[in-house]
Amino acid sequence: MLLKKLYTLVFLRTDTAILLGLKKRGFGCNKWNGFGGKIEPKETVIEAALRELYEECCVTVKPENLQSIGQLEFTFEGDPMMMDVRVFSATVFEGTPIETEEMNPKWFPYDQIPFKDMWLDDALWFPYMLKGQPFYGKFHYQGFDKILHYSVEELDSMEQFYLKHK
Ligand SMILES: COc1nc(N)nc2c1ncn2[C@H]1C[C@H](O)[C@@H](COP(=O)(O)OP(=O)(O)OP(=O)(O)O)O1
Repeated sequence: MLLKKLYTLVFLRTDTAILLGLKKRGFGCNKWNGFGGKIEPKETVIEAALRELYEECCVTVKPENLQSIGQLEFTFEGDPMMMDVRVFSATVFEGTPIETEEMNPKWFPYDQIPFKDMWLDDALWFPYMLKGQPFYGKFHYQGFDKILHYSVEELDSMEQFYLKHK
């Protein structure tokens, strides 16, 4: 039986660049990624996304400015736990990103996203996120450096997707 754990992943964007953080510890250490983490008991997904964003780079976003843009499911060969990652983007935010214990943030122009220093899956779903296309991706890894199989599907909207997948 597959167990499931919920995570958030938030990307701040401007017209010309995307904010990534270099993870300094734990899962995905030394990879560039969005900001996020586990959802605490009694927290909503949105509350968790905003909390993790603030904890990891000291930027605040109002809930109404957080756009749900994708869902990612990651499984790893031999591990019964599925990571269910809710992906968000925001273009309206307050504060200047600063380095924290967990992340070192940096703005990357869209043509300089450092895919070779990111999770392998990112190159496969970023194009959807960058064009604002809602998506649903599933990735099955062997270890952390090989994807055995995957799919990425375009969605009409995240709201409709979550109504069907409650
Ligand atoms: C496997 O592929 C992945 N790709 C991408 N782009 N992001 C991923 C992948 N797997 C997990 N993630 C994301 C999901 C979360 O945003 C983080 C992992 O969260 P973390 O384990 O750091 O959770 P925290 O609650 O912050 O953990 P601690 O405070 O206990 O360190 O990576």
